[in-house]
Amino acid sequence: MSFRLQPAPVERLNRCQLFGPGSRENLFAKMAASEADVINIDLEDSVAPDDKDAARKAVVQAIGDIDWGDKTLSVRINGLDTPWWYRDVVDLLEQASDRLDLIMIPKAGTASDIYAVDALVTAIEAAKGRKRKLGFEAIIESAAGISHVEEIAAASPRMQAISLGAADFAASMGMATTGIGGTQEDYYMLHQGQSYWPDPWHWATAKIVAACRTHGVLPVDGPYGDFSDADGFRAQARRVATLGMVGKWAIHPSQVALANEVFSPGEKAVTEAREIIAAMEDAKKSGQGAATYKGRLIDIASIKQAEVIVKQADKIAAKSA
Ligand SMILES: CC(C)(COP(=O)(O)OP(=O)(O)OC[C@H]1O[C@@H](n2cnc3c(N)ncnc32)[C@H](O)[C@@H]1OP(=O)(O)O)[C@@H](O)C(=O)NCCC(=O)NCCSC(=O)C[C@H](O)C(=O)O
Ligand SMILES: [Mg+2]
Repeated sequence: MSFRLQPAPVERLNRCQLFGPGSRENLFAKMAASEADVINIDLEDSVAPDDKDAARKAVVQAIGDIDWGDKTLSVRINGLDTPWWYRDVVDLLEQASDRLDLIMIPKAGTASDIYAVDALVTAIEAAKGRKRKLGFEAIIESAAGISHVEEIAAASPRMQAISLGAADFAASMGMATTGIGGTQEDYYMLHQGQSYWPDPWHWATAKIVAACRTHGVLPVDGPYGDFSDADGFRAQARRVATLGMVGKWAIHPSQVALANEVFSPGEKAVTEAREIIAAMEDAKKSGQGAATYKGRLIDIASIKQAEVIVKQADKIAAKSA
């Protein structure tokens, strides 16, 4: 480890973030009753311009009225290039109950975007004497966002999570696709007549994970648009979980169980992880820094790898206890 230690992110589950438009009030109770760890009520792109004011009012009311249980409750505000975002922030902080945990800042392009929202939130919190400090999450979904992702992750102590927004990201990058996440038909390698489809989101995912891990922020994968394609969702989720992301958005209730399944380590993985930790404890007692487990090398780093799995399993067990 460097002399600069890697900060730990906030201690909470973030396997699935279920989205719903702020203009569809009838969905709020269904979202609250879901198995998602995080609820994102949207005031941004899923709400038509003419519905913005009514949606904001409904969301402010629902934050206090609905029993959100132990879920992390987040509202996505409008982008900083719109006339709506400041009113979103002002009304949410002046009028909504302090049950609100986070606001999500879309299309973050630089650290200054986070700074601007932080300044406004900090002033309202002080003026209104709000007891709970609001957290932030941001979406990387533009060329500027991915170029500045590390400064965005470091922009405020309020920052808890960063998601990759595949739809706006593809548009901003000029990618030749209308697909939201997953395999892209035209992104393939050809070898001896065989086609192979690599992951076009890989580099952005890895860049977000590195920035987040450097600054103690949770990295999350955004939407998978084709909610009829459970296998495609699962494959996308498994790839990002392997790269270090902690969860994924659901844009339809059918995706919640899939995300929870992928980001909850299975019994076999947890047993192996515990066995690795135990085997290394034995190795350490006999003065060794490396040992053999099921015919393969394990060492001090293996303990840290295994702890990622065990800690996640412990958090899940604590939640269902
Ligand atoms: C995608 C939807 C518009 C589909 O809605 P609908 O046609 O109502 O779906 P179903 O008929 O299949 O619904 C079945 C039942 O589930 C309930 N339902 C539907 N959606 C939700 C939800 N989000 N949360 C909870 N419950 C939900 C229905 O009411 C039905 O219930 P019942 O009748 O009792 O059986 C819709 O799902 C939807 O609006 N999804 C969210 C869209 C959204 O929030 N988009 C923004 C995030 S994605 C994005 O912004 C892109 C990103 O920024 C990027 O750039 O990548
Ligand atoms: Mg978007």
